[in-house]
Amino acid sequence: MENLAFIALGSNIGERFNHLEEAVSLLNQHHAIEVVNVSSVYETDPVGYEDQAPFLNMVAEIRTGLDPFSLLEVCLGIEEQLGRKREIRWGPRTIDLDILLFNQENIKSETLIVPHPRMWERAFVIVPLMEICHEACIPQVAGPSVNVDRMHKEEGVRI
Ligand SMILES: Nc1nc2nc(S)n(CCO)c2c(=O)[nH]1
Repeated sequence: MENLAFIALGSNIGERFNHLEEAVSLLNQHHAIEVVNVSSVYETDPVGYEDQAPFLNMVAEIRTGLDPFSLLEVCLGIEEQLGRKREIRWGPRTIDLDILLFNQENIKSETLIVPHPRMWERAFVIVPLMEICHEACIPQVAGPSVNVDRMHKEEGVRI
């Protein structure tokens, strides 16, 4: 499968670790996706909309034969399958899958922007990404300084 992509996963409702594990397993079960590596799981304070429970966050590295938009469809399908309800835009969610990088491509469309536009200012994305992708290109200086002090690292999910 000729494409390399990185996906950020997060959950702050219910059995958070199980939701992450299930989402990674569903990605890996897809005929055109192979999960080749996963970061540790980090417990992180919510950013943006702060009046919600802490998240568990991680990043998965995948190889895929899908194009970016088909991969987005798979991610949205997994969110729906794991019961994601979109009540409050930045609010709590059982599972969230965001495409961070897709090869070295720059994609700007109504439904998909890659590299993910907010990834560079999110420690809950950059720290797990750098754990598994030391050479990830950072096309711009990282955003406002991010507070990594309160990130708690746990064991990664099983692939
Ligand atoms: N720590 C943390 N804060 C967040 N705020 C939003 S919105 N989200 C959802 C990601 O788009 C998160 C998250 O995954 N982790």
